[in-house]
Amino acid sequence: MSNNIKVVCRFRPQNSLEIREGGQPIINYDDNGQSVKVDSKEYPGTFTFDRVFPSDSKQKDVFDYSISTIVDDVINGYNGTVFAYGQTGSGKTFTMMGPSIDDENTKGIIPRIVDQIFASILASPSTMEYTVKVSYMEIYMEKIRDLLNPVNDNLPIHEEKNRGVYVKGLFEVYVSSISEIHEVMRRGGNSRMVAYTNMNSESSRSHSIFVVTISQKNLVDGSVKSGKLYLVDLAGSEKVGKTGASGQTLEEAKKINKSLSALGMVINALTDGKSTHIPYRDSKLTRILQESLGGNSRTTLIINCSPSSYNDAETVGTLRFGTRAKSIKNKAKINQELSAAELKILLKKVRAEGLTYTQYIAALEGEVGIWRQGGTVPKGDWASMEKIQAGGGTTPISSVPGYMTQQDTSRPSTPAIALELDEREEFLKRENELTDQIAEKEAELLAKQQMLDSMKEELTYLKEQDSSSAVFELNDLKLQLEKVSYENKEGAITVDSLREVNQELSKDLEELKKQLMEMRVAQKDLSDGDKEKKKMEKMAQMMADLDPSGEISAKEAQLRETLFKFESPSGLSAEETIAIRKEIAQQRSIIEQHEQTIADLNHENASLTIKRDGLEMRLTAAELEYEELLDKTIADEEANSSIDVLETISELRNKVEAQYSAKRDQAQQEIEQLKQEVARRNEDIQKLSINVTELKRGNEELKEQIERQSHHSSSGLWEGKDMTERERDMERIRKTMAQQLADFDVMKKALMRDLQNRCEKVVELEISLDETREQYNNVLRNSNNKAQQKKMAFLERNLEQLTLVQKQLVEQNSSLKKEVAISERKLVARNERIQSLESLLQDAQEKLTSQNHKFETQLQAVRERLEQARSQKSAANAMSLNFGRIAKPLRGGAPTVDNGSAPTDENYSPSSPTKGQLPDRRTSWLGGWRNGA
Ligand SMILES: Nc1ncnc2c1ncn2[C@@H]1O[C@H](COP(=O)(O)OP(=O)(O)OP(=O)(O)O)[C@@H](O)[C@H]1O
Repeated sequence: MSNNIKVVCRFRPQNSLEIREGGQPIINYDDNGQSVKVDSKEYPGTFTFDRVFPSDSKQKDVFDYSISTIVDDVINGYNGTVFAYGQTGSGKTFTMMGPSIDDENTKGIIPRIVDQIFASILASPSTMEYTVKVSYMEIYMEKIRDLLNPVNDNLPIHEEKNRGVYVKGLFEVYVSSISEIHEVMRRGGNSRMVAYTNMNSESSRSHSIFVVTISQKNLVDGSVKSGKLYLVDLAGSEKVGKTGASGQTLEEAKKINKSLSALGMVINALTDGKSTHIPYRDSKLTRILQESLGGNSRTTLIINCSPSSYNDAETVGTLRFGTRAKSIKNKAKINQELSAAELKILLKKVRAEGLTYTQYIAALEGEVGIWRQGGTVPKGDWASMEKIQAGGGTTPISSVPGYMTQQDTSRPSTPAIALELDEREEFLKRENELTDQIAEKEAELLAKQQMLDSMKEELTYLKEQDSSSAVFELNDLKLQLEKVSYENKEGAITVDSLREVNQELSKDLEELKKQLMEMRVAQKDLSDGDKEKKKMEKMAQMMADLDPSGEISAKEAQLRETLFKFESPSGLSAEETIAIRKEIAQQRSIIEQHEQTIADLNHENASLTIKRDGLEMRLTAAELEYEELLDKTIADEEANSSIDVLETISELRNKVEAQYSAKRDQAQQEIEQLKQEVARRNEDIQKLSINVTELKRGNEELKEQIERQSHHSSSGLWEGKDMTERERDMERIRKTMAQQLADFDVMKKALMRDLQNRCEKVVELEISLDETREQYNNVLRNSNNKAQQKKMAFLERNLEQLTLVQKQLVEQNSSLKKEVAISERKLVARNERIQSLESLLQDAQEKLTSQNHKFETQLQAVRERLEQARSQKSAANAMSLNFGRIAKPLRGGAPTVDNGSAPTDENYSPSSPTKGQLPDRRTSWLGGWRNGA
């Protein structure tokens, strides 16, 4: 029997948001209670349903009209479905479950259904035995989650030939009382996914499905029926802009809208009359509701709407959905297993039917035989089923009430694919296997996702740590910046000091150049003439030293006078002559001594000359050595210019000065030796002068004697001697004397020449010594100058480089200064930012620490509770098994009814036994409270 889906429409009152947004009621209810007119400018329309419930409708009214019959159907073995559809916040949960399941007025459809189920069982005959089991699930983010065992959050959907579509592994609880079923509802309801949205403070983010399976056994004939009731509270369709969904809520909204649109597609396919394929498998929702839509189910759809103009588009959309769904046709059948008597009748009928078919086949074969033999059979004689049946055949077995063929017993499948039975079984088996695999893979995926999430968290944590390490780095950078600016300042100071040193050195260089120029000028002034003049002066001085008072010359004059006297006619006396002779002998010996002295002097002079030559050679060697040393040192210095220049220069200067001082000391010693030699020579000259003085004195004495002799001769010497002899003697003496005088003269001249030569040599030696000294000093100065010049050249090069570097540094410094100024400003800003961030961080860390602490304590508490729960779970499981796992048959409490049909609402009195409890029923099952009473 096909039956349409019952669609009722319920409007809730305008909510505060709609009023706040200026929404106006736009629904006009028809008096017949079935039509509504939407007074919307954009979406006007009139819609008709099985029933329309205005905003002020009571929960009881909705239940009584739309649901109570379904409960009876389920108890009678039909499948039933009630589902609420509508925009988010339109009152689906309010309608299905109600604000409180314990409140008699506000409790929703599901608690009322439960009440009615138990009331019906209570009212049924005692020959009927019932088991009631419930399960509660939600489809969240396109995954089936067991609300009674939320650990199972991705259960697969299976389909089997006899069971139809079912959720594999879903926890099913046997209940024997209303309180037990309420407990199950509460437990499941607490596990539901809800969230705050702009449209609803407790918006369901999942489709919830509460399933009640009622099995009944007729204890008289053994027949068994089972009905399954699906109570579905769909998640609300929503416009994310209105609900303000974001993040997880947005993701949920997307999934919700997707599965609702799949539901819409299924309804479209079922109602357009053209579709050969119904896309049940497009979503978990439509797959589970497969039997409720176009299948074996008595289905009621409650569409929940807002009456406000604020939601007119959504309301009209919902109303259109309801209108379409209204034309869906289901084929609800009783899920029944036949009793033995029924099966016997059925067998009898099957046999009769078999006979009929055999007769029909025989008639057909006879007719075919005639046709094959070329004969003809008139149309009126053609074999037909009707004729056979009219001739006493049985009616077809399919017409037996309650019988379902194998094909019929199977749940609605996708009609487009016509499969052989075996193929279909194979297909379903394979599909189930694949569904299991998908579920496993999804579980794996979820585990991976969780791992990914934890890794992401770790990454975020590490990033946060990185940001804190960035603060450290920033501090490091600040320190480095300070260090760089400090080094920069130091560099600038070094450059300034180098510049000062450079200026000083430049001044020194200028002075040295000046001195050099002066020296060169002075050297030029010391011309040959000056040198000669000096020599002459020295010679004159020396000669004056040798004959300071002109004694030798005087002596010479005296001698000449004496000789003149000899030559004169008066002549000299014999005594005078003897005395003169003696004197002359003495003078000769003195002259010999002088000659000896002069020879000694010559000898010394020669040794002095040799020494001077040696000194000059050593000086030259020293100069060469010095220059080599200097060149080498400067080359080394240039090579090691990276070393601190000033330090190296000062070291070099010290080294060179040390070498020079050693050389100077050596030269000084040699000069001292030379001076000593000169002193010795002066002493000799002094001695010579003394000798000359003695000679002078002797000459004086000789002169006196000659005078005395001349005086004696004038007083009468002539009387005692022979004049001729005397004349001869005198002549001889005169000649001798003349000869001696000539000899003396020659000797004197030679002596004087020799002396002069020697003096010249001495003077030359002295001058040479002076020159040497001067040269030495010059060399020293020049050496110093050269070294200094080289040093200066080196320093100048360094200075140039340094100046260049300094320029670059200055440029860099100025650009750095600019950058530093900018950076400083930025730094100040950043510092402020950092400070504020640090304080924020500090606060956040403190908060985090306290939260962490709280969280840890909470976690600890949760762990403890979890442990407790786990330990209790086994007990609880055992307990829930007590009322959930083990089937508790409930026997009907009403008088036995022959036809076994369910009691009507009229003969049910909910007040008869304790409401919602069936303790007595179990008693009746054990022995029957009615019978026992
Ligand atoms: N008929 C009604 N009378 C009074 N209040 C109602 C009615 N229907 C709904 N409400 C109120 O409107 C709000 C939203 O209702 P409900 O949660 O049932 O909406 P919903 O359709 O289930 O929303 P969602 O799809 O977001 O879960 C609730 O506060 C509920 O109490």
